[in-house]
Amino acid sequence: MSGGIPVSGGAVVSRVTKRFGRPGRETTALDSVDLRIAPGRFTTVIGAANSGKSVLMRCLAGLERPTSGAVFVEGTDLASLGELDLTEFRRERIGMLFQQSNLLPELTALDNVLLPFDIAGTRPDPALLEQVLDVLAVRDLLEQRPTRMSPSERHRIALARILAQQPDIVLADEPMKSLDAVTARHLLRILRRCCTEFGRTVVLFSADSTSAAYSDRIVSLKSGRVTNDQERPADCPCCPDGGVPEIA
Ligand SMILES: Nc1ncnc2c1ncn2[C@@H]1O[C@H](COP(=O)(O)OP(=O)(O)OP(=O)(O)O)[C@@H](O)[C@H]1O
Repeated sequence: MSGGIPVSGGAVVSRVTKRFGRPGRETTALDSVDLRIAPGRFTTVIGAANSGKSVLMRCLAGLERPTSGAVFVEGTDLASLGELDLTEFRRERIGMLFQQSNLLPELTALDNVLLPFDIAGTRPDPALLEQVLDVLAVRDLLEQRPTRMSPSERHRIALARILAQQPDIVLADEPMKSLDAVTARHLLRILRRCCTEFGRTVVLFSADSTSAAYSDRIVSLKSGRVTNDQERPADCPCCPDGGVPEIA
């Protein structure tokens, strides 16, 4: 318990308000947001432009400090960490996927995957790395450089790098935005598998409501407020078996 909030795995956003700008001329990006993100589940936060998705993701990643309220990730109050500890915590516990896959163009795909380990002087778990490479179907790409890959391939390599590090939570900020519809669905299925096959907590931030079909829970954000919060219905018409839609 912390301040009356039961905190365990996953993430808790408690009455988080984030304002930017000078007093009197402020923008309220998040307005008293309360959210509990259960571990090992796929949550999608849906909202139009400027609804606060990126700011919420940045608060969850500890990249932005809330004006008020608290964020807990895996039981840790991010406000209790100084900048260095926060950077360390983020590196060890949080994986982040963006629209740009942020791979180094001068390195091969494999070297990009191994880069965080090289920096830390460690190695990935070999069995896990093999599984990640198989599930993401990236074995044929390992010797290629990111500049020769499609956006979808770059995303898969970025996700392989994330999963190999075994983060507790994966935050994805509209990674499908620059992809065509078929490739976007493929990436969504892979994000889904991050939950089901690797047990990760996944939070996707998206303006596109079709991505909701892949998640367990859909949280709607409007003008910095949570306006709706629902579990995916068990009788979802696109997933009769309770699984994910069988689209390519
Ligand atoms: N660093 C900042 N300084 C000032 N205002 C900001 C800053 N970051 C975000 N905002 C404002 O906060 C609000 C929410 O922004 P945010 O980027 O979270 O929206 P979003 O839902 O991610 O939108 P989009 O889908 O267009 O990326 C917007 O009004 C935005 O202008």
